[in-house]
Amino acid sequence: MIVSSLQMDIIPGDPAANREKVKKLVKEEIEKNRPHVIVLPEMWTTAYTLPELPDIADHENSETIPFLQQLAADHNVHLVGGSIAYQKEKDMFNRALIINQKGELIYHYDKLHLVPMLDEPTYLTGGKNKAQVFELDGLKMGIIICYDLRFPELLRALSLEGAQVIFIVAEWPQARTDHWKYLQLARAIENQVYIVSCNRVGTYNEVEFAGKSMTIDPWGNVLAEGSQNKEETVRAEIHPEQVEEVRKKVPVFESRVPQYYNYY
Ligand SMILES: O=C(O)CCC(=O)C(=O)O
Repeated sequence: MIVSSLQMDIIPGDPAANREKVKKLVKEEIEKNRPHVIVLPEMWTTAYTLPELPDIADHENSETIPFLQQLAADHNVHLVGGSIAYQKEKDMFNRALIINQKGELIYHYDKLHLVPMLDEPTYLTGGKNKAQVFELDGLKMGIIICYDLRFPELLRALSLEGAQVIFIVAEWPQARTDHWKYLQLARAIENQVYIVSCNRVGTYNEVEFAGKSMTIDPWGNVLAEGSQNKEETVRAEIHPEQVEEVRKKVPVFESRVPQYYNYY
């Protein structure tokens, strides 16, 4: 399975312009490399224009979800559609979208951990549902959003549910690039899963973003890594049987003694 992360800059507060940009980038990537899965970054329609979100966020009758469904079906590609600001009644969620190659929205996930450093709790509502595992082409997968990476319990829970691949969509700042990189490596190694991340580049509100989207295999090898400042596609091939091979070599899941842990 070839997976391509579109490490892109985001036009602040302009969903229509960002949709046009994504349409073009997806078409180019399909024509050049024919991946099976394309991944977009966090909040890619709006960026972190939090005070403006009530005017520009998606909702039940808005355009972004049908746009992604059409795009996936037109190109016969699975879309890990990053996340978007999504208004449901009084709640504004940071919502990740998974759309299969037939154009079906098969799963959505609302960011569970809101970021105090970005004032997210003032503007957004944290997810109200447990994170679930979904399937694409028979592979079990999970998705988390940016700050969620700091919560190993969440990725462990997805791995215990059977996830072989965990996607991370992000707007991770450059000031904490080392955390971004080493936490991803740790999560891949400790859970013996593939990690596929898509982080934005560019600057908004004087925050520069880290790029460095990564694909890491279950042994902790970095298969692909984006550069820091450049829009580019970060692409790698995933071999699901590697998850089992690594888990046989180092049987972490068999060695667990959850009855002696204070939680789970
Ligand atoms: O945890 C961090 O350092 C960055 C988190 C973040 O920027 C986000 O969740 O959007």
